[in-house]
Amino acid sequence: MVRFENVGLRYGMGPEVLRDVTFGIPARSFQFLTGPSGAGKTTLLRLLFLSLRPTRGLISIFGRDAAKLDPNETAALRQRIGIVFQDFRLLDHLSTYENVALPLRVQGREEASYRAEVSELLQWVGLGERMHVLPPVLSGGEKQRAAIARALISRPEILLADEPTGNVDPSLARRLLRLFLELHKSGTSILIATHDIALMDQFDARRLVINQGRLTVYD
Ligand SMILES: Nc1ncnc2c1ncn2[C@@H]1O[C@H](COP(=O)(O)OP(=O)(O)OP(=O)(O)O)[C@@H](O)[C@H]1O
Repeated sequence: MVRFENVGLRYGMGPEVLRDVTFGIPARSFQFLTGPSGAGKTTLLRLLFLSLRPTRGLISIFGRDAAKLDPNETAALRQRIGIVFQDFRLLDHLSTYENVALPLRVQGREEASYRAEVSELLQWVGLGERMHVLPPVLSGGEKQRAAIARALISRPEILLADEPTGNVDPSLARRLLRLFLELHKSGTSILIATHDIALMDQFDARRLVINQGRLTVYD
């Protein structure tokens, strides 16, 4: 589904923060991405979400060369990818419900066809009571759960999540991991960037470890 060949990335004139990164994300796979702070995890996710272009090397996503996409093609491919940003990026003028429903609205679906689905997912992540409030009044952990629900709702082919359990307690983290596992069972490839060793130890998955910009895969 995704292939990186000798990918390098530098920001502006700075040093290379990713170096010779070669790996793939197979269909229906589950992997953790880990490594010390500043190692390049978020940068790698931004490349995968097509919001950064590599300085060198080749990235192929869904069989398309990422360097050759026009803005419309990039937008179309992004609809097939769910992402949970570290800083959530909820839209403050939309309710929690509307934020979560947004990917389905963008796909052109009628509200009547997804209302129950969105409510059910919000209940599952413990936001049933917070459905109609605006994000600025949510706590950090509530925002994180809303961001996860928004990334999952359209059952994307790939789900990318940057520290998705960073703001919740261990029992809620386990519950959220179950949600990712359910999505994985239904066919989505999952990549979770995390420092949370306890979370990784709960599930025997591939580990992609970045250190000083270099990536090693442990199958
Ligand atoms: N927009 C930017 N401009 C310049 N340098 C950047 C930019 N974003 C990140 N960097 C640098 O790139 C390197 C990798 O950063 P990145 O955020 O990818 O690491 P990370 O592994 O996600 O870290 P953390 O675990 O702390 O979130 C760091 O040295 C960081 O300072």
